[in-house]
Amino acid sequence: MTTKPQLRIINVSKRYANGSAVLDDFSLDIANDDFVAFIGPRGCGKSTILRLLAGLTPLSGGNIEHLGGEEIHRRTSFIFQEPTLLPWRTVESNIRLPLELRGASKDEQEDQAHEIMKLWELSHVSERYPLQLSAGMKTRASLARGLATAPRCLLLDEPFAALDAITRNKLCVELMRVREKRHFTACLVTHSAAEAVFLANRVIVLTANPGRVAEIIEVPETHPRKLAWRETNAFQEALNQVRNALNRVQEAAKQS
Ligand SMILES: Nc1ncnc2c1ncn2[C@@H]1O[C@H](COP(=O)(O)OP(=O)(O)OP(=O)(O)O)[C@@H](O)[C@H]1O
Repeated sequence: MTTKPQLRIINVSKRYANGSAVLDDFSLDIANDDFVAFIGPRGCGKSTILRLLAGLTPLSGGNIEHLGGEEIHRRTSFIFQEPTLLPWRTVESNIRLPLELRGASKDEQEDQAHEIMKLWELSHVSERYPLQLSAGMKTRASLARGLATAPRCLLLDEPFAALDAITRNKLCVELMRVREKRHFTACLVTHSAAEAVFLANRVIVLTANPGRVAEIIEVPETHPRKLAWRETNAFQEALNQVRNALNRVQEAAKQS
């Protein structure tokens, strides 16, 4: 990573009402060209980090600085595990929605929607409704909608978790292909160490109770990566590092 951080998470803590601290003293710099993956024990606060970055829930302490000067959540898109497409709107109309909400002109909506549908190979299903789509297509449409407003940062909360392995791998490759064209920072939450290593240039392993950065594993392979890379020793080595870090975190949690 050579670029200066786009996002600086500084000593952040998060406590929900009536609960103990989910995150405490959580600090991390995220660069413009970063693809970071958050992984850790169940309930350690991975999704909470994304919600804080998106401004969907308030900080209890600390600060999140966006060094570009603008508030991060204004240029951020959130992709959830369940594609939250509106069932009464077609694919194109769903993708136009965030542009509509921003007050974009009809021409701009159409241009952007068509461009992004082409990028995600959705043009042939533009007039279909979500119920008429396969799970993979729904996820594609959800990712396309998330990118319609050209966000600088894409927050991905287990977007592929409900998909079969083949579709999941395909969409990982597609996501990297699209990112080469759209150049956004990506923050992924996943339970899959293999998915984290395949997609991210840094895998952030979290502790539980409270969630903090335990270890950061660098994955130096350049983007976009091909599926065949998963068969290499370099991939296996990075995967072992992540799995070992996860084991250490689990062991430490048992002893505390
Ligand atoms: N809105 C909320 N109100 C109260 N508690 C919450 C809320 N959202 C999350 N929590 C609690 O905060 C903790 C962290 O939740 P979060 O979803 O961030 O963890 P996670 O690491 O993403 O979980 P998982 O691995 O299960 O996906 C959990 O104990 C959860 O029950």
